[in-house]
Amino acid sequence: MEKQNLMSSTFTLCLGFSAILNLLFFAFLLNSSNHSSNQLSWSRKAAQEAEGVSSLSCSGHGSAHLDGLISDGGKPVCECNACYTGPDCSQFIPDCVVDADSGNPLFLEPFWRKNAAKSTVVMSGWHRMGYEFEDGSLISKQLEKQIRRLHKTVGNAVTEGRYIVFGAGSTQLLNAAVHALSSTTGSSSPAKVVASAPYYPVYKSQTELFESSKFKFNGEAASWINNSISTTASSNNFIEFVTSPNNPDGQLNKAVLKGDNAKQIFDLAYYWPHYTAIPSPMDEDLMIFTLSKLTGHAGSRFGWAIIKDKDVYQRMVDYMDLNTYGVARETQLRTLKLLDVVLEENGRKMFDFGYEEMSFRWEKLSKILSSSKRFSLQELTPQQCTFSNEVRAPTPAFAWIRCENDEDEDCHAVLKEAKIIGRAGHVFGAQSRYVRLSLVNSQDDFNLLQHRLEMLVFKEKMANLMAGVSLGADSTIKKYNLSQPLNTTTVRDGNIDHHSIEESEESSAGLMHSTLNILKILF
Ligand SMILES: Cc1ncc(COP(=O)(O)O)c(C=O)c1O
Repeated sequence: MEKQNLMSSTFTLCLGFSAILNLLFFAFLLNSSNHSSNQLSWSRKAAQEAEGVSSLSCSGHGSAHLDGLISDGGKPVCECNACYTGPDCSQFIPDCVVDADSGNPLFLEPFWRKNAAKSTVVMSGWHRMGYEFEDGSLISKQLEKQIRRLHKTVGNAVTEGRYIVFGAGSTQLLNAAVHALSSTTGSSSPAKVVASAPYYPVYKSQTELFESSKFKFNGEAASWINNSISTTASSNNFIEFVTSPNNPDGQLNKAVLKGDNAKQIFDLAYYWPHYTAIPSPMDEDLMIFTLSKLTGHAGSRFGWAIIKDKDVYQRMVDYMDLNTYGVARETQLRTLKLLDVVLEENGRKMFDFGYEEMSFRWEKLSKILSSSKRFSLQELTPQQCTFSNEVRAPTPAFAWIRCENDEDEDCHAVLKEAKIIGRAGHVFGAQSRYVRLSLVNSQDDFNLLQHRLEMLVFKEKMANLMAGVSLGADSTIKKYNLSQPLNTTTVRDGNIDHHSIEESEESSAGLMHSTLNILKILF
């Protein structure tokens, strides 16, 4: 009995002891978790401030920013997307003009909002205050490594054994490259800087701004073909800008000028899987990329050049040293953080998101314009993409529209009349019959562009039908004066559905038919 009592009291003692141990253990856990959240001392206020501003409701048509305007009451103010207004951006401005001019790649903003936690950067007040990194350089070695990894993952450029220079956006690198290549010619006359129309207008305007005894903008590349082949004409040295895919028409351009006295700057701003199939890695002497079009962070001003030749690399580094002394360390840190996210799941997450969105936009636009005879779109062909391992349909960043009617010589003005602002063809060294419409802007911009284009094509159909009706009503005219089958447009469930009808004769049946079609459109 005594033995039994002893056993039971030992058991109770053990139980009590274990309960106390457990309690102590939980108290320790609780304390240590409190302690770790307490460790967020100086960053906590900043995080609260950032989340406070971003939680402000701007009705999905705008956003507030830490460095944006503050109301009289000390509250941040919503910055509304184009065509929206009001304190919370909820009011649509019905007659507003849609901006399809700017190449702001805001189509990627929803991706970054979805990946807010991973892409946010916390920066202390003392983050890299000095001019140089600890190794004396101006570039983050970690970021350089990440850029090489990115190209290997995407398979769009060879970086092994190449040098890399950072720039304040690719804009700064374009002229750094012209400077570096023109210094190597050893010629007494300035190198001729050329491009193939339609070309990105900054090549011309920037080269003209910085023109020197070493280089000068000389227009169209094709007009110099015969001179570039001859290696004896040492006064003819060429620097050709090659843009692939091209801004504005999305073509995968190749160099036009060949020969020892022709050097190329490959601007590969759009050579990423959301804008084009990637047929193979580019392996050119000088290639330029930009964060602006890769992740959409145009405001961060970050670009990089990949260079084969050490002397050319050194001259670009010298240019950067004397021009800005490198790229802001804040920008380099942000880029590093963004690329960490881009590289997740072997790049599939961001590039798939971007591709889906661009592909949707291109399909929509193509469908709207396919029934128009007045406007045509550039032709792009599907290609095998080594990144996605499939044949991919085109997904260009811009629509390059041609006004087909003789009287529509100024295509920009035609679209402006329809409340669409594009970029005129002559800005790209092309005819004014062309206009560029941006497809990379915000969802709001694209929705409105789509709507305005639908209305424009709808009016075209109406005008065609009216012409058909009035011609049919005229008994002196034997046939409809239209050589093509007449296209008609009907509106179903808010979507425009296009189909074509066979041409009818000038009979009353034909007249009835056309009138019925107009009525169908109207009601
Ligand atoms: C072909 C091309 N190159 C370069 C740039 C300049 O980009 P960044 O923002 O890097 O200066 C642009 C911008 O639109 C572009 O379209």
